[in-house]
Amino acid sequence: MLQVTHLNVVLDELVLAKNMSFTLEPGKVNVIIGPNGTGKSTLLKTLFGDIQAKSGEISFANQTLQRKQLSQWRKQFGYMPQDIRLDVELSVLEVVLLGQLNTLGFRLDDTVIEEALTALDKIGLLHLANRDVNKLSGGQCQMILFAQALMRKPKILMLDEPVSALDLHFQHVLLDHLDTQTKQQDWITVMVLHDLNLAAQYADNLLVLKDGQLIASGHPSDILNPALVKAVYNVDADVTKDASGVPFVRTIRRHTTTSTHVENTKQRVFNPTAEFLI
Ligand SMILES: Nc1ncnc2c1ncn2[C@@H]1O[C@H](COP(=O)(O)OP(=O)(O)OP(=O)(O)O)[C@@H](O)[C@H]1O
Repeated sequence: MLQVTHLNVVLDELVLAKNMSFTLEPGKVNVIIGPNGTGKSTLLKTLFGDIQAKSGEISFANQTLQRKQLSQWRKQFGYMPQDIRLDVELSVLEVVLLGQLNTLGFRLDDTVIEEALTALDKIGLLHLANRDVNKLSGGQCQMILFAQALMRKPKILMLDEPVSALDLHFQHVLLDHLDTQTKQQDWITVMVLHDLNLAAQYADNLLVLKDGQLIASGHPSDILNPALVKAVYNVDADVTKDASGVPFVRTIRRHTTTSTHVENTKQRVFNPTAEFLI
């Protein structure tokens, strides 16, 4: 289990995690949702050790995240960040192989190459293996980075908006593959998604962030409802369930706009004389 306890993150006086506690279990797909700028990427970077928390504890398998053992900590992670630009002169196969950088030697083992080719085949991109990555489309880059993250064989796999550049077909290819691998390999998978209906279909556990706070968590069918959508996004929505109980969110167009998001951001400024302003 990955355990987060009383996590507080403050960057440039902005409160990005406020007394956050949660547990992520192996074999489960955890999906983080929430408005722009609410701290979703910051939370992933904090779990990875890229951003230092103000206070709180992050632990996994009897190990607690500590600055002095960062490289050891990170070996357990596969991390696919939000930025999908690949401005390097490498082939697709080479980029996928970089997922195994920790174990690669001077001579490449045939089985490692075979594994990388199989990873590409499974996501339908074997035909790109010899292409230059810097000549790929944004969506193709995103899929290649996904294959690279899988090659790491992580215990904890983190993906930041992994389907943001993908068409409908590849959204489901990536998410189906992710779901299958998570369950087969007993990974802890945690990803950020903006599409509530994809989140509803693929999450075993939904973490709902707003203004740096975890305001709800649980199975989508238990927590996704019109009141939550309104509270988080200030958008009206109908939420129905299909035959298997998966929620479907239909948003309702509104004809006026409000500045609620801007107001919320103002309230999050950290005051060093008080614990938190909110
Ligand atoms: N290193 C940093 N120093 C200062 N502020 C930061 C830093 N990283 C992020 N921020 C700020 O923290 C806020 C939250 O950023 P973050 O990327 O975590 O949001 P997010 O929820 O992932 O947003 P989005 O959905 O738009 O990707 C933003 O206002 C951002 O500018």
